Amino acid sequence: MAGGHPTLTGSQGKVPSQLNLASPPLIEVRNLKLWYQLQQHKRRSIKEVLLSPRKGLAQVHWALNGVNFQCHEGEALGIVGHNGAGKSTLCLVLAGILTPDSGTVQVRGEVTPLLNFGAGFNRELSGRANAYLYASFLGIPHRVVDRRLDDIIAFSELGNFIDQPMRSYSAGMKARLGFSVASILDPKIMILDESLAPGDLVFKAKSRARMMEMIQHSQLLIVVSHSCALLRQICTHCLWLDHGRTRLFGEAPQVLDAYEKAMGGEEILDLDES
Ligand SMILES: Nc1ncnc2c1ncn2[C@@H]1O[C@H](COP(=O)(O)OP(=O)(O)OP(=O)(O)O)[C@@H](O)[C@H]1O
Repeated sequence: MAGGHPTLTGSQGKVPSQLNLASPPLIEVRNLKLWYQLQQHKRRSIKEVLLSPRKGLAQVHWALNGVNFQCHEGEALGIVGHNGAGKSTLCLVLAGILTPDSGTVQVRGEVTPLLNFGAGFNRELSGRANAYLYASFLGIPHRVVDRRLDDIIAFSELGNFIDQPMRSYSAGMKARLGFSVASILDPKIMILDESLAPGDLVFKAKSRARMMEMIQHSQLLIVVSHSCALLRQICTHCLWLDHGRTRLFGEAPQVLDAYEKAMGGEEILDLDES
């Protein structure tokens, strides 16, 4: 994995100015903003509506409110931030699932988001049939699944359960099958939520190892994790989100040092590694 570009910037969402790289960035995000409409729980009386007609009409929450960064081929970007900082929302924007309300997002290349292993499983179908279903959801052709099905089943450790209807699966079993299907991908730009490495500790270790292999083969990795230790291991750069804004973006060690310091010097929660 290449990397080591001198991109440390100050906070408040400034895009690095000293980048001098030959190829254009694979991802370029400038002043990205996105809001969610909040549910109006309380019914307003006619009097309240007449007194302040606009109040409550546009109850919005700015999940992203000024995000700036860029990534080049060969880099691995870690995204950190408190719960609700906007990490998942940013990944959904990069994957093209959500559209920004303002700012620009340029992505040069196909993005494979591994954010929810097993989304779209059908409870009544067998694990085997669901493997095909989920593969098509990820854009993996039928013939590739035909070729790799034995590997998928072996990796998932589901044994004879593979022909049972999915309603008989535990959440862990579903996640294992989902990850096993996704693991045959060879993505160029990969976005993954590391906390989704599924299963018990042994399977988690195995799926993390597989993720590492996929990272080696991808052109660009974007990973959301609460484990600074893991991010130090695999990332060249990090983006620290704070209430929807870029708090700091730059080389991984500097950003993670600053993030951990701000969090009181604690290793950010990673129960799996304790
Ligand atoms: N569908 C939604 N409708 C309304 N608000 C939402 C929705 N999804 C997320 N939010 C809000 O947007 C903000 C950003 O959420 P997001 O899930 O992106 O944060 P996160 O950094 O991924 O959090 P976590 O670390 O807890 O997973 C949060 O305040 C969250 O409550």
